[in-house]
Amino acid sequence: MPNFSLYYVTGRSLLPPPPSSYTGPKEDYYLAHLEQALKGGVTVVQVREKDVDGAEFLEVARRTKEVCDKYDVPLFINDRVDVALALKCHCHVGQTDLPARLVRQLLGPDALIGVSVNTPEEMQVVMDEGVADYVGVGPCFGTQTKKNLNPILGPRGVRAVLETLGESEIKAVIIGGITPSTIPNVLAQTPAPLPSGGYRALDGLAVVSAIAASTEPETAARELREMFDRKPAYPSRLLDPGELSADHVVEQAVELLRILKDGEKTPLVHHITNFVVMNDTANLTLAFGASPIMSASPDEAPHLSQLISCLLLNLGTITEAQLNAQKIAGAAANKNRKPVVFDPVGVGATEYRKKSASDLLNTCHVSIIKGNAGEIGALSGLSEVKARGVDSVGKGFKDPATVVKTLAAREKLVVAMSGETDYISDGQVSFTIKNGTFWQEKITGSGCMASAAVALFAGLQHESGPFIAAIAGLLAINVAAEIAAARPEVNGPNTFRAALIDACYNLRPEDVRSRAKVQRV
Ligand SMILES: Cc1ncc(COP(=O)(O)OP(=O)(O)O)c(N)n1
Ligand SMILES: Cc1ncsc1CCOP(=O)(O)O
Repeated sequence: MPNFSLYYVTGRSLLPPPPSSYTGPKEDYYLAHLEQALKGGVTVVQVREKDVDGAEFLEVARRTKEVCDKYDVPLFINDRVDVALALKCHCHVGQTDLPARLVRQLLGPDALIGVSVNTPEEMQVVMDEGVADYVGVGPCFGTQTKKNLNPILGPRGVRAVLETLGESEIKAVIIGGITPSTIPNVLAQTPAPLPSGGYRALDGLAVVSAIAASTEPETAARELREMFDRKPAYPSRLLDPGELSADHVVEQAVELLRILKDGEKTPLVHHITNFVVMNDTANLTLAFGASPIMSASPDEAPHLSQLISCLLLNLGTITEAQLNAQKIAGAAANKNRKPVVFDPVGVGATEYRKKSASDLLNTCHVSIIKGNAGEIGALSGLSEVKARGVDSVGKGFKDPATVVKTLAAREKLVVAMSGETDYISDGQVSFTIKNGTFWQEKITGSGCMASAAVALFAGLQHESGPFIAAIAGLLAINVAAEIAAARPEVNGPNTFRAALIDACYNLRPEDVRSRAKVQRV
């Protein structure tokens, strides 16, 4: 079976004009361009020629095969089984082309056959048929390269297809809008959890324009290949689960607070947040020793992303314009390998918020989701806990630890659920925090402040990873809240709010160590 890591689907119409250094015949530039892409690391090629006659198709395919043979790279023919047969090539067919079973009869047992798949149901049919060697799953994102893209799957839709594929030996490549900006999110979000405990991941990336339209195909191919081969940027946890005792976790949280309070690091946190909490979360960030920058401009997000330590996205007063800014900032943060914290405020309240959250999670990879029980329930697709507006109502989940762990494993990130007891999981291990005070429920935005605390700890980008950062952020704000509540001047929500910021400012690592009520569950 070939290595499917970088699958180049050709598109002659997308080629840029030949550079001045190219001296060969203009019509052959396609082959020179292809050869550069092969040098850059393309592992599989497909000739995809729309709107050309059979004779021209055959000639392009024949010459393409000569170049691919030189690099020992397998060649697939798109749609045209006759051309594949004539040239002894492999073949890729879509859902409306000749059925894979017939293609197999025509090409024989040695040819490789690929089939396009758009849904888990189509995936199941391909598996039941047992003819295809690989599937092209997509379109993942919108693209100019193909007409009639319906539906666009997003990385999470691709994950649903991979979930059906499970441990099957059929290979899977993703296609549609795969570029250096979308790849980090694609690689982070698509692996599907398997019942056996592992993950089913993609076997490769299939691209058309990312190489075909490039003036430097070798560099473009090399970048795509390296991105596919590289491991995720920000691992969720570095410790072995067995090592993670509550004492261990508290000590790590204490160490992170020490780094902040000693001024060893001053994380710059970019907040794209709601206007209700903006002042409080900015002050809280400063009080802990980090720096906030509040900006909802899509124009400055890519530049900002190079400077910041963490991005915090909050759905509280989301609008189309703000969602657009959050998507641009999220994708830029992924590209620059900066952690992203997401607070899905009120996601259960309306369809619009649900769609916005899903849009965002499809556009960028988030390291930590911090929400209340209503929000975590809505993201998990559960109705056991209801939301009223942005608040969670009722007694909570019967088994909150499992809810949080399941969502974390599915989304491959850290989930932190705040409430009277906080639950934090990375999908493998889970902890509770029982610190805090009832006053936190009496002020608006205490959940958003907790997310801001999580974001500034994540901004330390400490080797202990986002799991410990999430625990440290919740622990720090809850211990600060307990200290604030005990202040003699606190006699209502407003005095508590002011005292909380002061307590964050004065919080000492030893306060966290002596007051922490953390348990592994
Ligand atoms: C690797 C790969 N995956 C999917 C496709 C799409 O094929 P199809 O659905 O037949 O659409 P057209 O390419 O014919 O427009 C592909 N070509 N390659
Ligand atoms: C052939 C095909 N099938 C699904 S999307 C697509 C086009 C992908 O093109 P690009 O890589 O330029 O987005």
